[in-house]
Amino acid sequence: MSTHIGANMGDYADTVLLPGDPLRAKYIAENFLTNAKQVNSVRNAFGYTGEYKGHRVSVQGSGMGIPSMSIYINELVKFFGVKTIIRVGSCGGMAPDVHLRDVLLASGSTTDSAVTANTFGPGIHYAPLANFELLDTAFHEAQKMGIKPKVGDIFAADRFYNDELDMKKLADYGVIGTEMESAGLYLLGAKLHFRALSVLTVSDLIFGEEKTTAEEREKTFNDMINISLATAIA
Ligand SMILES: Nc1nc(Cl)c2ncn([C@@H]3O[C@H](CO)[C@@H](O)[C@H]3O)c2n1
Repeated sequence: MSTHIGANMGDYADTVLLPGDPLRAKYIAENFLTNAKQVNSVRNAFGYTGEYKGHRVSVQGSGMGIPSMSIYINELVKFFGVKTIIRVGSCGGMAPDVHLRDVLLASGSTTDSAVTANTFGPGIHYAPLANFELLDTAFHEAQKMGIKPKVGDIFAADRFYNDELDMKKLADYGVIGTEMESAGLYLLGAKLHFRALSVLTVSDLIFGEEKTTAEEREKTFNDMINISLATAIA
């Protein structure tokens, strides 16, 4: 076991779906995997391993924000040998053609996170990018399902409540959505040499009033889950 994950070597599959919400991890395990076994419950950061269409897949809750997620990613990769991590999460839509429940694929992730700034020091503004093979696969698996994901830059914010930020300017420069993890996932993918991708569902609209309920955010994002699982086993 590692510091924050009470599992044994071999308990996690090479590929892990990583929702922020541990209850979404439970939902995925119970509704999409067969022979699913809980492999972690430390701090209620539920983790499960099961099968999807004959392939071994795990799902692990990461918590909200890059600091929490980074703990789980470091341990999944360094202690449990995970090779591919697909974040399945919610985000706020920021582009005119992005609507509630749309699926977004983060090709890159602009951020205000201290984690990326502290990695390179002043003057370097690193570009966290998705693994292209996963991105390409997810896009085409989605199309096979009749879903056309929007692909673009996702702003990973250190804070959920950040009204000091000029989100309109970010949108004007092409940012299509905001959440709190993708930049850290991609930075760590590059550092620790695992494949990384964020597959997101729009749960809120930054410049609009519409929102999905907490229940919807937990249960109705099946398109994102189906795309991520198809990508995981491709
Ligand atoms: N900043 C931010 N803003 C909006 Cl509009 C969000 N919609 C969903 N999330 C995600 O959901 C959690 C916050 O509710 C975080 O894990 C974050 O990744 C959002 N995070």
